[in-house]
Amino acid sequence: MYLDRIVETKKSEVQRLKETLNISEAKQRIAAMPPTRGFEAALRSPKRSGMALIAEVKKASPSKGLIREDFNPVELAQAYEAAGADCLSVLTDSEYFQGRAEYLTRIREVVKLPLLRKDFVIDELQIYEARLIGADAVLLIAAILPTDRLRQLKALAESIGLDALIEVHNKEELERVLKVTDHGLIGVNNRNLHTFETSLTVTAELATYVPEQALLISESAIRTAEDIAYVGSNGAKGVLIGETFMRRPDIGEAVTEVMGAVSSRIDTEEVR
Ligand SMILES: O=C(O)c1ccccc1NCC(=O)[C@H](O)[C@H](O)COP(=O)(O)O
Repeated sequence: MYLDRIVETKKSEVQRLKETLNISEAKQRIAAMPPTRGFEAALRSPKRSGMALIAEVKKASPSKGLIREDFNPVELAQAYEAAGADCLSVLTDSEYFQGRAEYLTRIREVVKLPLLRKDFVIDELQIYEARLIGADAVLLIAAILPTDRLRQLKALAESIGLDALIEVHNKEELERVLKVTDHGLIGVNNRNLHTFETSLTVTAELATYVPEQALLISESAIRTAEDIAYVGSNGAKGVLIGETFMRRPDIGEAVTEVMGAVSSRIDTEEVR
């Protein structure tokens, strides 16, 4: 499957990274860095009551190809911040998403929001690298990590101040994740990584198994205020949205359209 290809690419990238970064040097540099910005904390106190927003800086994807031609990551991040996003997700994978680690670093310099490094983490060194380039959180994808590895990488991330968003696509992955943690950030990705098909019912189906103390983030294929109301009424406390915003010339207008009306609707309906 496509994910296997991505993992093979990541193995080569990790080998190359090992030539330029060693763990003891990384630890020394991290010790001298300012603290991270509290990614999970920002999502637990969202600007729009009822639904937190992680807005994604995403140029391209395996399923859609090029999404946004006119792509200035810093300007996009500033537009998201001005529009009231709680956190940002920045794709740093270059091969499949046309992202770059330096995009995250440049965004960090001008935007105050906590940043997720969105990549395919398989090795400790990528977690150290995430902290060094300015991330506040990393994505850990259950589909590519055995349970023990997930546990180790999550512990490492937390030990250097990073929050972990742990992503699942199905019940089997969620059950493994719940052996590692019953709290923190659990992302349910609505995209089937075998077929790339998307359905928001994935969030609804898995939400019933996510413990109340965990923060459920619904990821992928969220396009409208109605979609947010749907995942919100099914237990999502946050959403991660990329393509919907990236396809719109005016990011601020798009965020207001998708999130603005919804938060008041969710407030009115008193969804938990
Ligand atoms: O987006 C893809 O095509 C994709 C393919 C294979 C693995 C991961 C993929 N996407 C990563 C993501 O999780 C999304 O970028 C994120 O959830 C935002 O999704 P969307 O709002 O649909 O852009």
